[in-house]
Amino acid sequence: MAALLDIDLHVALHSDERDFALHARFTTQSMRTALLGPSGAGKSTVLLAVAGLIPGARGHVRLGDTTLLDTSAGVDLPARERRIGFVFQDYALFPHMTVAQNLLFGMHRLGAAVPASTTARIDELMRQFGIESLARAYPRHLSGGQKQRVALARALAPNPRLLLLDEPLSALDTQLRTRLRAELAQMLDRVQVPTLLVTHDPHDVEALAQSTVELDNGQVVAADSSKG
Ligand SMILES: Nc1ncnc2c1ncn2[C@@H]1O[C@H](COP(=O)(O)OP(=O)(O)OP(=O)(O)O)[C@@H](O)[C@H]1O
Repeated sequence: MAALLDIDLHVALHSDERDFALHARFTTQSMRTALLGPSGAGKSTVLLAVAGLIPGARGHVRLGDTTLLDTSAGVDLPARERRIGFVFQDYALFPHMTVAQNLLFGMHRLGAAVPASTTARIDELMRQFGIESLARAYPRHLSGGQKQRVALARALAPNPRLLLLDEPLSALDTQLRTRLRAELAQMLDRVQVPTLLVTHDPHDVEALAQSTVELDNGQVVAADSSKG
């Protein structure tokens, strides 16, 4: 049986100050896998490369029987065709768009008429995530927890085949973090989309992931699927 997620990525990053080489290889059968490791280990780079946001990434990314990248076979789907939902560390909501417009973005070409099915999907997600009363609010008026829900709903709106979460709770203070960790775990249980998440926090791993992959200096140094 094909692994739920099968990753073998080679990425070389160069800047004036430093070079960074990532060679990350792992497979997982878990619905939710946490990427761990010290700062600078390459965790965010793995997520960006899986999403197709790093030009020149080599190797392969397979999701079950679907190949998103296989440079030896000349396959390299552009980011928009990978159907991946991404929640960035600071949520990256579009500040000039309302909550509803943030959700619409990515499901719909700007300027074209919005089909009724898309509006229905957005309404359903806003209900599911308890943000319907915020439809016309702008991100600057949302609390940290509300932003997290909007970011997650936006990432899920186009029915992604994979969800990537880059330190989804790190922007929150400790109290809110504890509450939203439980809430996020419930939401992820409900949507059942394969998820790769980056975190530094063992509590996040405990609550959110069934397996872990640990990176250091661009390499996988440990993998543990004993949690599930
Ligand atoms: N454009 C670039 N040029 C050169 N090096 C880069 C570039 N972008 C990132 N890096 C380096 O790549 C390494 C991995 O970065 P990455 O953001 O993936 O780490 P991380 O494990 O997610 O770290 P953190 O936990 O601090 O977010 C870092 O050492 C970073 O300095």
